[in-house]
Amino acid sequence: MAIQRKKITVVGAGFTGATTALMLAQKELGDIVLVDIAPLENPTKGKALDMLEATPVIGVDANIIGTSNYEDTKDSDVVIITAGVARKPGMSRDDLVNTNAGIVKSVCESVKATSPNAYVIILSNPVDAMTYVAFQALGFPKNRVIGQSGVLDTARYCTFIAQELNVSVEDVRGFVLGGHGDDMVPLVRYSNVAGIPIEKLIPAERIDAIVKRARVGGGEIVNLLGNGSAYYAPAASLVQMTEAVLKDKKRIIPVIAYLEGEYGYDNLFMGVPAIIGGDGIEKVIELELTAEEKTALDQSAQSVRNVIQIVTGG
Ligand SMILES: NC(=O)c1ccc[n+]([C@@H]2O[C@H](COP(=O)([O-])OP(=O)(O)OC[C@H]3O[C@@H](n4cnc5c(N)ncnc54)[C@H](O)[C@@H]3O)[C@@H](O)[C@H]2O)c1
Ligand SMILES: O=C(O)C[C@H](O)C(=O)O
Repeated sequence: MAIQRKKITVVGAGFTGATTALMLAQKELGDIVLVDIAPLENPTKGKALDMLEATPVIGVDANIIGTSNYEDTKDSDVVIITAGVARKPGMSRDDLVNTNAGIVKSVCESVKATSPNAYVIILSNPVDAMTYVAFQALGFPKNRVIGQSGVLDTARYCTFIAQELNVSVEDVRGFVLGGHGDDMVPLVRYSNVAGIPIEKLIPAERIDAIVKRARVGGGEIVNLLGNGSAYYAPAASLVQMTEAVLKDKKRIIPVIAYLEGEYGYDNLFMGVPAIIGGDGIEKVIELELTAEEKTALDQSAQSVRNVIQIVTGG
């Protein structure tokens, strides 16, 4: 009998896409189809074959192929979109909007035709607006269109808290809400280490410094790399979201979700905590916010709206 594994397509075989494919295989989450544009078909096949040849060493069973043909992606359970250009030092994510909107739209048209039942996770930047573009192009229900920002932003924030206290990252919990820009909103009040509020452990001025560093965490890596943006932590974030869907984990994680009244926003994709399980975004969780937190979130929402307006012409 043929083995029935889950099928995961990763569109864009660059830094984030290839790293994601390898991490998916390492966790044995399913068979993987890595897709890039036709002129890059051979390198894409080469990356996939190289990863496949690592599987006996790692000790996992997963088929991995590279292609530029969406027929090979047919009936994927999850599609991850990393296609597009990355920023360089001196650029903001929003500078990528016009180029990446065209790429994400055309990718989504192919995904819609070949994997109409897939859960789609978007990474391409500016990711809140690109998730909106994907939602429109796919025409899928809102629970099946999920953007990645909050897992990564929260991971950076938690890394810095763990470093500050010299404790295990495993014990640090936090949330970052809002758009994936420099005005994202790390929620200090809801952050703790082994249940102890961070405000009891870290002086206020050090918490401020951690929040500021988390907000510009993507730029910090861009400046260090010099020619591209982060990919290890983004790939790990995509894998966590994919695992939550494929294993119906019902994890509470921050994702970019379509908001219809939640937090007072309508017709907007933005980062909020949600239950992620076998049916994608199963529920957006609404936290009670202070006036100061809500003002910060409003500012972030307005930044996202400004970028969405560029792509919708609205
Ligand atoms: N949301 C986040 O947290 C987050 C994190 C990291 C990167 N990103 C974004 O993800 C995107 C990819 O980053 P990267 O570092 O992998 O870039 P990269 O340049 O290494 O890879 C992008 C790949 O997309 C491919 N591509 C372009 N058009 C395509 C199309 N129509 N179909 C299929 N593939 C296509 C390119 O050929 C390239 O291989 C960027 O927009 C980056 O800003 C977002
Ligand atoms: O910063 C970027 O441009 C890439 C990504 O959004 C990140 O936060 O690492």
